[in-house]
Amino acid sequence: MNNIIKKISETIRTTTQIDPDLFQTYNVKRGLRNEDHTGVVVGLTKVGDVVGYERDEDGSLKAIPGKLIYRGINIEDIVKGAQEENRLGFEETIFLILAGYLPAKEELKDFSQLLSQTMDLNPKITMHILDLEGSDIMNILSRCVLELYTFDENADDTSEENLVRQSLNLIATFPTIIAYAYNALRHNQGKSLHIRHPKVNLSLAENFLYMMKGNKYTPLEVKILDLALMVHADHGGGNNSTFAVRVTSSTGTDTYSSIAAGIGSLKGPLHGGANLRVVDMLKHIKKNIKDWTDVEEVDAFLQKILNKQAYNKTGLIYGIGHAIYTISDPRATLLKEMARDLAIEKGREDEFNFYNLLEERAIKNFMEYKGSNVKKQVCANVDFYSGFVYDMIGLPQEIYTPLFAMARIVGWTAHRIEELNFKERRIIRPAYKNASDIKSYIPLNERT
Ligand SMILES: CC(=O)SCCNC(=O)CCNC(=O)[C@H](O)C(C)(C)COP(=O)(O)OP(=O)(O)OC[C@H]1O[C@@H](n2cnc3c(N)ncnc32)[C@H](O)[C@@H]1OP(=O)(O)O
Ligand SMILES: O=C([O-])CC(=O)C(=O)O
Repeated sequence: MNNIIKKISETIRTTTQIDPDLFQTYNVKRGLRNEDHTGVVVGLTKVGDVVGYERDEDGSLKAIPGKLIYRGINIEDIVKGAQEENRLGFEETIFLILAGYLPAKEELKDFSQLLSQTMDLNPKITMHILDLEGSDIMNILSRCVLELYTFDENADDTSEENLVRQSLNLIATFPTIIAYAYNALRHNQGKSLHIRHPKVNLSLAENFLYMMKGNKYTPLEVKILDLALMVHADHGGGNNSTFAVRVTSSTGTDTYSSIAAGIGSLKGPLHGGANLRVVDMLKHIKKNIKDWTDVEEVDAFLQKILNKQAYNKTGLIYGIGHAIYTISDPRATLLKEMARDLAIEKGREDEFNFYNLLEERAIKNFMEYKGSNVKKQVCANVDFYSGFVYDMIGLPQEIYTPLFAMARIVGWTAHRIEELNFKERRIIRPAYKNASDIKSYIPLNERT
């Protein structure tokens, strides 16, 4: 390694350390979190709500089953509404989150048509995707979004109408960009290249499967993907990627720059990137234990992970834990039901049972490991079962996190519009307390 890099890296090991007691001394909320793990309130939103606990009269927290609300309506009711009428629900969810109300029949029809008509890409963008090097589709997505800036004649205009136009364009083109990027990746690995134009009048979910796999997809796969997109579409203003979009939007920057910030955040393994880690971690556990059904063996391995002795040695069990949810994440519950039904249909019950066992044992082992040191109740989060569901409908790992982005672009754009249109808005600019000593400047020839 280059000597300068080595030396600076060694210095960083000490210069980045800050006495943890100082956080208490100066009442600094580490990770914008209060002592009881709840988030510091930094804004107000009408887009979505995430509920994982209630406060008792004495101010203490009471864990409750998780609730996710889009524009005042519970996600479980939105999902049930679409299922009972035997129709897809992602387009309706997009309309609800962006517009703030449920669309009437004709309105939904026109809106769905507008989206499917907007899915096709400018051929220059398609060529650009084919030309991009790299194998990480989140990275490619981000680069494409920044490239779209140059194709937008009105890129910097933050008027309501322009923001809505840009938002719908991004929501409609994300599936196309992701499917083309994946097909280009396969081509680079020696497979045939298929670039299919999206079809007008197909839903986003159906068009995505069509662009990924041609006509080799089933109505059940469409239904499942549609549902997965619905439950990933928004998660309030405080999740890391939406907050990144809100922070950057508050400077008045363009839509493409702020959405690129959201993509960068979502890619991280503690956020949307966890869906990929879960699958990888499960493979690792399966490979390293003899019997998938042996509770003692599973427990022993989970303890090794928590002790930073196994898997990627971070001490984290991916897909477990959440900043807000305590007893349950309603999206994980919905995805788990789906995973169970699909596993039965596909003859993969053994794998489902392994996921189920790991979920149960991970929660138990986490509680035992942390003991009374942490007043935190954990549950499986949305990322725990999503990869398994995607795998069962024939979708490849490379697009697990991009699929999250394909849904969350809805929440990002709705929050950006809210951030920019709030009349009393201010640039988001919190404070950092200085924790370094004051030193004198030393002239160059006097330094050792
Ligand atoms: C779509 C989404 O973003 S959902 C989340 C996806 N991410 C994951 O699944 C990654 C694994 N989970 C985690 O890392 C965390 O649970 C997060 C990032 C989701 C939430 O983190 P936080 O709210 O900051 O957790 P919090 O600080 O309250 O946790 C308390 C302690 O439990 C630990 N902890 C939390 N989750 C886990 C876990 N899955 N495995 C091991 N330890 C954990 C924390 O490291 C922390 O330990 P410390 O006190 O020694 O520092
Ligand atoms: O809310 C969070 O912190 C993370 C999350 O589950 C999401 O963004 O979907």
